[in-house]
Amino acid sequence: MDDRVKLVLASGSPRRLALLNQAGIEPDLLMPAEIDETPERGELPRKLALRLARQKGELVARRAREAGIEGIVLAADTVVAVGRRVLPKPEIQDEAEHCLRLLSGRAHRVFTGVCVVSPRGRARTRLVETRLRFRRLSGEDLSAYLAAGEWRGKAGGYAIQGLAGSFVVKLIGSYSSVVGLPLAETVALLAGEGYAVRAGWSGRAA
Ligand SMILES: Cc1cn([C@H]2C[C@H](O)[C@@H](COP(=O)(O)OP(=O)(O)OP(=O)(O)O)O2)c(=O)[nH]c1=O
Repeated sequence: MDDRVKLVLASGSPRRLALLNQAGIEPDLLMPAEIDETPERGELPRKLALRLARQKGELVARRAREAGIEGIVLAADTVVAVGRRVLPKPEIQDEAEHCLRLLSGRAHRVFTGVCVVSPRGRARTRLVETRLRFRRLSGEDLSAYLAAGEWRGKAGGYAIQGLAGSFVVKLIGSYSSVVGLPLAETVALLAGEGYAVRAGWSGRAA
């Protein structure tokens, strides 16, 4: 019988799953949370990332319990901010263009909140802040990036793991956190719950 504690990834983001796999971790179940991510009035970006990560984690932990699944639940939320201003996850090109014009030649921050809920329902969270700077984007950069479509559904209208990697001139913090899941902090949270984070490492040649 498999009595290893199960890991439930409360996310529909393929990036988060790929990052976990990169760290040798294979979730047993994927249960996306799909919550309303609208910021509250005056809510600061760091508070928003933490609140949403916790909300996703607790919602999925409740659903898992109701379905008779006993396991650790992992959730995250990534927020891109210029100052106090939270950038959207654009679904239309105009919105993406607006984000990219704001980010061009400027510094910004990416906050990722991570939440791990234990099988007994105790939630623990971490917040990771990364500071980045983009080079100045020319009109040609903008139109080519917008046409490529990688901005869709990404916080701040870009994906560092794709073409926009070439926009980044400075990054202080965690690259994996910008993509969607800060690996060092996630592994520490999971290990804190007794999850065998290195169980899948043997025999792996990168
Ligand atoms: C800044 C940035 C964000 N993103 C993505 C990661 C997240 O999928 C998304 C931020 O939105 P989130 O609301 O954090 O996540 P999500 O709704 O896509 O997935 P779920 O809630 O089910 O876990 O932006 C990148 O892929 N690369 C980047 O460089």
